[in-house]
Amino acid sequence: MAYIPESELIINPNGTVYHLNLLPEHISDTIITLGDPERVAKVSRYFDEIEVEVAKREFITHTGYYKGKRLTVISTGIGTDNIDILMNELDALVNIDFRSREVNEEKIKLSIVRIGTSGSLQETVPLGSHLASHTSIGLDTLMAFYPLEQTGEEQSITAKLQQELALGFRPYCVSGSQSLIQKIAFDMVPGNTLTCPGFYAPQGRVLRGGLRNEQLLQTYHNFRHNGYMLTNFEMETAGYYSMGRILGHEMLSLNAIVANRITQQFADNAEQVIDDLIVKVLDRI
Ligand SMILES: O=P(O)(O)O[C@H]1O[C@H](CO)[C@@H](O)[C@H]1O
Ligand SMILES: O=c1cc[nH]c(=O)[nH]1
Repeated sequence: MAYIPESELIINPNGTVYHLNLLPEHISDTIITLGDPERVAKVSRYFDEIEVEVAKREFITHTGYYKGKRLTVISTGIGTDNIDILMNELDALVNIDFRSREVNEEKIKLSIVRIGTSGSLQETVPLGSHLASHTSIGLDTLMAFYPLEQTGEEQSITAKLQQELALGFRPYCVSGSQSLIQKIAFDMVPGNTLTCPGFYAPQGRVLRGGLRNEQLLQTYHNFRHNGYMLTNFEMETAGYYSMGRILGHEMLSLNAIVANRITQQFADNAEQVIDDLIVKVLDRI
């Protein structure tokens, strides 16, 4: 097995991994992730016992027990660049030996469930819905740097979207874990989630900065390919699904729909919609 040098896998003087500040024994193989660092305590307040509390930058981690099951909850901050860090470091914690700096022969498969907020792209996905991302399309460039394998159908969807948006790069499309969908999201709205590299112009929002493509939101809304349509957008899911495929982990992204961009509404009970999703996930995970 190849030795991974000190500059590639950075281990802090106390033995923790560089950004997450965690030791291998700090995490469960079942993980809930959240964008908002303040949302971590909103999950762990339901735990019977909290065993680990670690904080560094936007990565806040609590590990504890919910009804006897050991769970880790961790925040990521916003964007797929953070998902690159999170997924590589979580994978290193379970699949790389920190002493020998070699990849373990036997791999551990993590189950990772994102609980996030999201904006709807269709009238038929109303405010307050809980939507499970069956697939996700990334409009960010993270996958320009990894050897992601995609099916022919995934490639034809993104080729069409690239053409309709007149983008100078090819988006990427990946699916979530069927087993996690069946276990946790069986009664949620099934969706195809667009992961954007920004909250404003990439999601068609205009304050003072303007938009290069004034039809952007309508193009997302109207996009169709062999029955495939986009249902919602946010800023991490495609990063999770692609890194999960590359590293061999089970991934599911769940979305509390707090905005509807077509009807131009924002939920006045957003916190309740998120809390209901948290409780649902804790009871099913
Ligand atoms: O609620 P979270 O998980 O942060 O998710 C969504 O909310 C943030 C933008 O407000 C982005 O991170 C987007 O993906
Ligand atoms: O509209 C929205 C709402 C939440 N998160 C997003 O990224 N977009």
